[in-house]
Amino acid sequence: MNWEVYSDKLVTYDPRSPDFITVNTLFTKGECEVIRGLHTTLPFKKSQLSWGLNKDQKRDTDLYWIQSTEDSLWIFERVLNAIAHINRTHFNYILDGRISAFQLGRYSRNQGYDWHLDLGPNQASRRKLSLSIELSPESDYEGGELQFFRNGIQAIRSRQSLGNMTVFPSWMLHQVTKITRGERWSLVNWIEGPPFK
Ligand SMILES: O=C(O)CCC(=O)C(=O)O
Ligand SMILES: [Fe+2]
Repeated sequence: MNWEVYSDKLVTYDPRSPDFITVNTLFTKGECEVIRGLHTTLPFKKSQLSWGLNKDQKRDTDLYWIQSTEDSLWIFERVLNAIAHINRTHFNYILDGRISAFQLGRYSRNQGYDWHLDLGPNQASRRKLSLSIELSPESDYEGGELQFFRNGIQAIRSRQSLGNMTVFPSWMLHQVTKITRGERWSLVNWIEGPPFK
């Protein structure tokens, strides 16, 4: 199968993964450190959810929310520009031209987020594209893999290098495996839009 090749050197299309794509080094190492550091100024929220039929299925992440302020605007602009490009060249969804607060997440030992979709009822039903940015170098942790599920093939891993952004349709099943050593930080957001048609 042939995939179009785009001029933007940042975006690499993995022919085995037409449904999620990764942008290399959207943020530099230094920028990732700055973004991680924002948590010291933000209120902390522990996310621990159980849902569904299986009581073991759960999410356990330490969360902070980054609103758009004068100091954080550059993060919003960088991501929105990249998403606009990726959507134009790849997904072609009808999207709102805005993003809301970023979810800054920290996973420590034994924390993870079991298989789920980002689509949900009410406001979450408007989610169309999900994105996750790696704020920790891979050497900082073991486990903590962002994996996707496709047609019976579980566990297709994204390229989790520092500063990379993985973009995927919000209807795609994904998980973050439990951390077995160290700590992983990620920056997550969802681009909304009118209903699919
Ligand atoms: O931490 C990540 O990379 C993804 C987290 C996630 O799937 C979510 O918050 O919905
Ligand atoms: Fe998710």
